[in-house]
Amino acid sequence: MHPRFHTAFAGLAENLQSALAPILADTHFPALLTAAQVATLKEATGLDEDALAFALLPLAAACARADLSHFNVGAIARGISGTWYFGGNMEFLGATMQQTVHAEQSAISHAWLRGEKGLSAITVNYTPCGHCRQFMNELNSGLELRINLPGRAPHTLRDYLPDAFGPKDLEIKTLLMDEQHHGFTPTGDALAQAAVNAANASHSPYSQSPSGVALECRDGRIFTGSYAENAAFNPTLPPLQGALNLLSLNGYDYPDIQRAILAEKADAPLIQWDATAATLRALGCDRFDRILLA
Ligand SMILES: O=c1ccn([C@H]2C[C@H](O)[C@@H](CO)O2)c(=O)[nH]1
Ligand SMILES: [Zn+2]
Repeated sequence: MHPRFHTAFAGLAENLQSALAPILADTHFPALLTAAQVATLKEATGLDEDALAFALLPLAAACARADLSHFNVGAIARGISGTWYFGGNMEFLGATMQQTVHAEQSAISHAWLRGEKGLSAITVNYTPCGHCRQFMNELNSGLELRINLPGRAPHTLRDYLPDAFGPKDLEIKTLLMDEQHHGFTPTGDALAQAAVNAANASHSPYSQSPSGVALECRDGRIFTGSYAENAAFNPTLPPLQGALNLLSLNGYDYPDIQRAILAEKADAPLIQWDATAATLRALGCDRFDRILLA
């Protein structure tokens, strides 16, 4: 088991611990539970889905990398496929606050980057901030997304974001988690191809500036992040953040990163290169390249 889970795991009910032990055994547990694993945990604990998600939240919060605040937020996004995706907030020392990933963004982008086509619910250990409510309003689940918070009755995003501003106000019809492909041909080695494929899947309807990042770990594992824009612009998740989030959720650390590639359009109105390079450097990675998509 990855050491980050030790304390949270010890605090779980005994029947949940026994059922989870084999799932968490791998230090690179992918921080998600398949529908079959969720069924096993429900059976072992007698909990319904909402109660089980609350019981698992301390493990999601243990995935946080809150190196500045030490305030660990945890979220679990439930995909329509039945898979559950953990998320934790990420803060990057030596970078800017704007590079922060919120736990809700972490869980949601985790689901999206793993190919999930939509979300049914999200469970969070704190009330989602305004930025996260806005980030959620970009999803194809719209205002019907269920939000479960400790000590409160379940509500929908509609309740938490009244009089919402969103993609519709900018006449955008393709939503986050809708299938997208921007048509760039992957070339080069596996890492380069992964970066182009990530750019192909990006959600960039406001700027038409698709981009993707691929990170290679020293053991050969590759993690990719696709750019996810937001109607209100600022809650946008940059492609590096998506990739770092997956890497961290899978039990890897920044020193494990050996090489990074950003793929973006040469003539795009928005450019990721400088911000990506600055954050990578702050994390101690100085082997990175850029592919210019045409
Ligand atoms: O909805 C929220 C609010 C805050 N945070 C994180 C961001 C930052 O890392 C820390 C302090 O705000 O908590 C979240 O993850 N979600
Ligand atoms: Zn937030």
